[in-house]
Amino acid sequence: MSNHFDVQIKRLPGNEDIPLPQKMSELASGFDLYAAVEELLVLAPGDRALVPTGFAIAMPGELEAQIRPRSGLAFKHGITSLNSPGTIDADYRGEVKVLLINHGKEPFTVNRKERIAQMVFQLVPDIRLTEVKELDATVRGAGGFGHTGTR
Ligand SMILES: O=c1ccn([C@H]2C[C@H](O)[C@@H](COP(=O)(O)OP(=O)(O)OP(=O)(O)O)O2)c(=O)[nH]1
Ligand SMILES: [Mg+2]
Repeated sequence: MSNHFDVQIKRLPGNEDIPLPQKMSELASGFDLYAAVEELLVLAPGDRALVPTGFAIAMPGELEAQIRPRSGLAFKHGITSLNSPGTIDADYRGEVKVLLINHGKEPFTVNRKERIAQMVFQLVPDIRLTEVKELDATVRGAGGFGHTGTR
């Protein structure tokens, strides 16, 4: 690939055994993230937890990283990321964490080194907001929230 970005990643102390985020196939868009829980964490139905990943990153200013659920965990166990997609700001230097929630009917055990979510990098355009008194007119206007149909 011609265009690439260098992103620095730092393992946090005590996480030498945790694999770094990994693409599981050549063209995967996400890097899978591994749980850096002490040993295991049990999520009862309806419970949520901030799951550590054991690393921090520094990316170029034109990027952000999104934390997205793994569809397999969502489909098989009802496990997803509550704030999906989670936002990792380019200037964030703390540990990347995954806010998991159990929407399933059974308790779910997160084991150390288990893949719990994925991290997708995105370009963030440099947007400058300009305040105006009037916006330009469009056919849609203020219609929304299903106004084009009955559902
Ligand atoms: O799933 C997530 C979401 C956020 N963060 C970290 C990185 C991000 O840069 C920071 C702030 O996230 P966000 O802006 O979503 O949270 P906030 O509630 O607005 O907090 P803040 O006031 O710190 O921005 O928290 C994570 O590690 N995982
Ligand atoms: Mg914020």
